[in-house]
Amino acid sequence: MNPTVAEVTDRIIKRGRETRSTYLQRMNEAEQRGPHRGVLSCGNLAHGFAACNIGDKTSLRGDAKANIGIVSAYNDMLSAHEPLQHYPDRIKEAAREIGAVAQFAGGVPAMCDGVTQGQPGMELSLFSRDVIAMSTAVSLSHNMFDAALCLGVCDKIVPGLLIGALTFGHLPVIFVPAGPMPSGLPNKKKAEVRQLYAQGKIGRGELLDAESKSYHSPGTCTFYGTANSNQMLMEIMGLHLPGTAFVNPGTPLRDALTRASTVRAAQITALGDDYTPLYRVLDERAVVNGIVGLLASGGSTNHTLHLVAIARAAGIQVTWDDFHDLSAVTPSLTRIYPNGQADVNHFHAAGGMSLLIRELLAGGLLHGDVTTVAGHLGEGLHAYTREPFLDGETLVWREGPEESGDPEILASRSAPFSPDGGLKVLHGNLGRAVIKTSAVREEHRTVQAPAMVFDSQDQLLDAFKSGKMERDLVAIVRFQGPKANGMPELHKLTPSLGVLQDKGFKVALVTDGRMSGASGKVPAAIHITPECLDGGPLGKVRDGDIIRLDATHGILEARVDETEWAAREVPSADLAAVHHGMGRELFAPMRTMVCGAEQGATVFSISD
Ligand SMILES: O=C(O)[C@H](O)[C@@H](O)[C@H](O)[C@H](O)COP(=O)(O)O
Ligand code: SF4
Repeated sequence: MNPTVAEVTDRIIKRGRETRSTYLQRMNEAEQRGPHRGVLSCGNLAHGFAACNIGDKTSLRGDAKANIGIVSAYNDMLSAHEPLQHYPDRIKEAAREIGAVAQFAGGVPAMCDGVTQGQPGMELSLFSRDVIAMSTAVSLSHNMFDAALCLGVCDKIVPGLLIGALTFGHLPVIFVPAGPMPSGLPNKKKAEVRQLYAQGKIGRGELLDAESKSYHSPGTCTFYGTANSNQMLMEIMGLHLPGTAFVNPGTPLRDALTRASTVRAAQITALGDDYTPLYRVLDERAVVNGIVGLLASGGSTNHTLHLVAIARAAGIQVTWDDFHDLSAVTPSLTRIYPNGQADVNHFHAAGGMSLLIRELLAGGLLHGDVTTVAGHLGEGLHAYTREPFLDGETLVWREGPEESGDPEILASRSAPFSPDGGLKVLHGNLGRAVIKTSAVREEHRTVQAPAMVFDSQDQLLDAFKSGKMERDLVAIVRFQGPKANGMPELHKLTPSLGVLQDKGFKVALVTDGRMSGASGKVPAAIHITPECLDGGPLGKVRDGDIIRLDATHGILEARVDETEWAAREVPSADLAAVHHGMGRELFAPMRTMVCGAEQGATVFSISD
């Protein structure tokens, strides 16, 4: 085992010893109270199966037959979730075939960050993760279930489903995705067309044509953003069946995996002899495996929030220094857009998750001795070096490739794209921030330039359109933290800042807001904590201050005379205009309760 991975794991275990022990005690108590529908009154139970057919009713009257609760994030707004609409019927059919039952326990809301990117709706996006967690709990609180299947893929949905399911950690839980859409217009070409539009060189018609060729059918968008980082995480944390992450929707293999996930869920309930509750799968080693997988694959910066919040829900305490220290020893093994030209379909074809896990296990960078939902397919994480295929109609697993099909997309640990994972924590007199450098060219990783201060992304775009940004600059977009306006992604700024960078200007973005997992080429110091509304020093920066962002040495600072800097006040902000409209008025309690970015920007507290 790599000594740093071992040391970080130990310190996470030590840091969370008390909260983890409280969590486990609660889960053990819940486990003892099972089988769960057995504690319901006749009235409760009759309500619970009133709408079932006679076969399911008969199965549910006793407590010997497994009942699987389906929690689904289906809607037509996310191309990644559209295929899920047909899953419940297939799951119910697969359950009945093995003498079990499946019931649709509840639906959870799901926001497409692509539809809301740059729009007011994006200011609900991060909070929607915790709403999804609560909705998952509402669904499972019927307490009719011996296991759960979570159907979801995208950004805040998988983290929300997992946080919610962790409050039912005594249940076995398997995640069931729909897979990526087939490759369309290459993501890099899409980004180039956007920059032409940002410069006024093409019209909306040409832009929409390009966007529609990139995002063209059901399935997850093919860039390596937060959604596909989620799929990687569910695999490497042992919450998918092996090889589930990147099989395309509407294929026989996809359907077979959905059915096999159903069968597996029924096999690992407390009613059988292979009981595998979620709380045993999601432990400190699984969280460290998740962070290592995120770093090795150049995954989304949003997981410096979501993985922290997920860990907290399991009583585990993770800090950005854990990410930072693991990044220093985790080689970068993939180049998937925005970290390269390839997309997740190309990554999957080059060897995908089975080869990535094989390489990281062989490098002593992953804990192999973990509990997963696929214990029947192999010991611990070693089951995940296997990949599924159809032998006629039969789903089987075989060892995945030992060599990459394309070392330009998926490298071996002996010849990585970079010796480190490209995620850094930045320190200085502006607070703590994270930056992902895996998509930033070496020559752009240090920027020292005058600040241009904005209180919204639209203000920045107006300045760009009026030609006021044609110079070296550090764009400060402040009052974008969770308490201020829900910590939106500011990915809409990427094309404009990319144009300035391509013109040869030294450009960087510094904000207490977020960027998309799909953001890349422009250096961005994000998630600054404390946020401006909490008195964070980022609020003190004025136009013209010299700002230094040095991703190599982890520095982010305003080079202002110390006495002057100490004398400056953080200005107050009039945010009334962004606290109404598009439902934002309903989220005031969450803006008040939400904790800081480094604690996961969540409204839930570990000590609850
Ligand atoms: O974190 C992420 O991965 C993003 O939120 C992603 O889900 C979002 O949809 C982007 O906005 C898509 O990229 P474009 O906006 O460039 O299409
Ligand atoms: S990846 Fe992003 S844009 Fe694509 S469906 Fe998911 S949330 Fe929407």
